[in-house]
Amino acid sequence: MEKSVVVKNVTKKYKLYKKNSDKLLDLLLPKEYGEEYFALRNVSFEAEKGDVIGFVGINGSGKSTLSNIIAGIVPPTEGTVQVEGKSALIAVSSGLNNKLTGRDNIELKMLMLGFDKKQIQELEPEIIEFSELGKFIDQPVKSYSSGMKSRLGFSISVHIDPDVLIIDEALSVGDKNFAEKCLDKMNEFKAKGKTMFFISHSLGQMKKFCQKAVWLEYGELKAYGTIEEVMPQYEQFLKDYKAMSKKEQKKFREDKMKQRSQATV
Ligand SMILES: Nc1ncnc2c1ncn2[C@@H]1O[C@H](COP(=O)(O)OP(=O)(O)OP(=O)(O)O)[C@@H](O)[C@H]1O
Repeated sequence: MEKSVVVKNVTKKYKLYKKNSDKLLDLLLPKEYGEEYFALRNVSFEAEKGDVIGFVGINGSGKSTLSNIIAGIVPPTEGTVQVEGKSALIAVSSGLNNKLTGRDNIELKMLMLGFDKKQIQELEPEIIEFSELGKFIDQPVKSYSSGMKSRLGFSISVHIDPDVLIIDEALSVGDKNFAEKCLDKMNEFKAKGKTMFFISHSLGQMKKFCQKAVWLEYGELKAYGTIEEVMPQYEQFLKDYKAMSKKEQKKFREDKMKQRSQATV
């Protein structure tokens, strides 16, 4: 099988500060201020061309950070990501410029991806139609609802025909009809043998759509395998977690937080 995405020893660290002033002091004395926090730690896996992979994990486990790194929006602190071809991310806040109109955003994004004027002119009407934004397309994006932003982001991303498509919770906003239209588009991509990463809080959607799953737990790769292998383990974890008392859950989260952060001093 042909490799499509290779994620190798990817770590993403952020710095957390106790006070705002520490942020400034950190610029002068980086070793002494701020606490390092691992959004992702040493994550490695490979996706083959045509894989549809779900990212699962409870809130804050690093799913969006990993999506942004694969899409090339956020650089990893350590490690590498190799992507064969073009990647596109669809997320609720997917890099649209709020000050520009919807139409300008389409043009800007396409120019940045190397499309020429003629190709943009050809594709633009289709993108606008799919987005169902009507006359709002000439209004600034800051006046859009989250559903409208998501529709525009989704429409641009699927029409630029990426080799790797990453869908981060984009189906959870907006109405049911649009979500169904998006699922149809995603199935078209699937049929074309494109690689897709999918994040959804709906485990049902995940099981229906994905063949493989990456389970992230507090920034670390807990499991990677077929959906049949990983989902039962993840669901068991959720069950055990829910069965804990509030106090036990708190302790579990605190212990994981401790493992995840390390003071620089
Ligand atoms: N820019 C940032 N600065 C500091 N910490 C960040 C930043 N972005 C993400 N994090 C932290 O990294 C961790 C992973 O966040 P991420 O959004 O990737 O998780 P997630 O699994 O997508 O969560 P959710 O399911 O809630 O969307 C979180 O603890 C988050 O607070």
